[in-house]
Amino acid sequence: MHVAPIPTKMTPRARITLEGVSYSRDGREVIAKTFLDISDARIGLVGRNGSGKTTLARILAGLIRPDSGRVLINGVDVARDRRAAIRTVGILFQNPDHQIIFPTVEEELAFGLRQLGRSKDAARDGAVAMLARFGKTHWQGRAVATLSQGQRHLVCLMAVLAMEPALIILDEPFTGLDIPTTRQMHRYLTQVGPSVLHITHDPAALAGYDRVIWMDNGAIRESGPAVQTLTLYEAAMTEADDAGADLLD
Ligand SMILES: Nc1ncnc2c1ncn2[C@@H]1O[C@H](COP(=O)(O)OP(=O)(O)OP(=O)(O)O)[C@@H](O)[C@H]1O
Repeated sequence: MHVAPIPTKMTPRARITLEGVSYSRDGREVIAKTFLDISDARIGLVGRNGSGKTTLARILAGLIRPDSGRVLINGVDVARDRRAAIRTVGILFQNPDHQIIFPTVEEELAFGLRQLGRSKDAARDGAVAMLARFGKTHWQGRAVATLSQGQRHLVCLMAVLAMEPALIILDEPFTGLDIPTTRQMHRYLTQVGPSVLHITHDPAALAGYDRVIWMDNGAIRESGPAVQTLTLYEAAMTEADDAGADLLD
């Protein structure tokens, strides 16, 4: 797959501020009271199954309202100001079928741009331009249902990128993608203007990132330079024996 190079935009790094954010469900503290104030271009988020990564991602995107505190992305209170939030934060879900709502690829890509107030023609042009970047213009009129899981994942990523938010949150963005597509996507993500927050179980995917955050049991255990956090995280994962596996939760 050929991905056209993107001119690097001098977009300021998104500022992510968590002011005492907490979230509980069914009597369980999913996110403990959390404070954070960071501005990095490439941020990784790691942690064991059930540690709260996806929940934190949805709170950061304003899709879940925390029980206490607030999230500001570039000063936008994402839970309360939804209009501003969709311009500011984009999120790519783990499962593309939870994201796609339109029957054709073009409609799916154009929808977000329409939400930003673009005219029908401008939204279509934006959709076609994004397809061209990924060498997928032939997908324009394609029924989403006829695409593979990995291809649908790519459609979701293109839809999020087309909206050019200040921050893109990616929850396991390479799920279901083959090796060359993953490589291209990785390359693409190192070039995009917006800040990226990337949730993954694969530390190797975060090589060269500015910061990695390690979530443990609903709390931030570590937030620092990628090498530092990943060294601590991988050592802890090596130590964790089978009895500590969180498969029953
Ligand atoms: N709406 C909810 N109701 C009850 N429990 C919830 C809810 N949302 C999340 N949880 C629980 O909170 C914990 C954190 O879930 P979350 O999906 O955020 O973890 P994760 O770190 O993304 O895990 P994984 O790596 O497996 O995707 C889990 O134990 C989950 O069952």
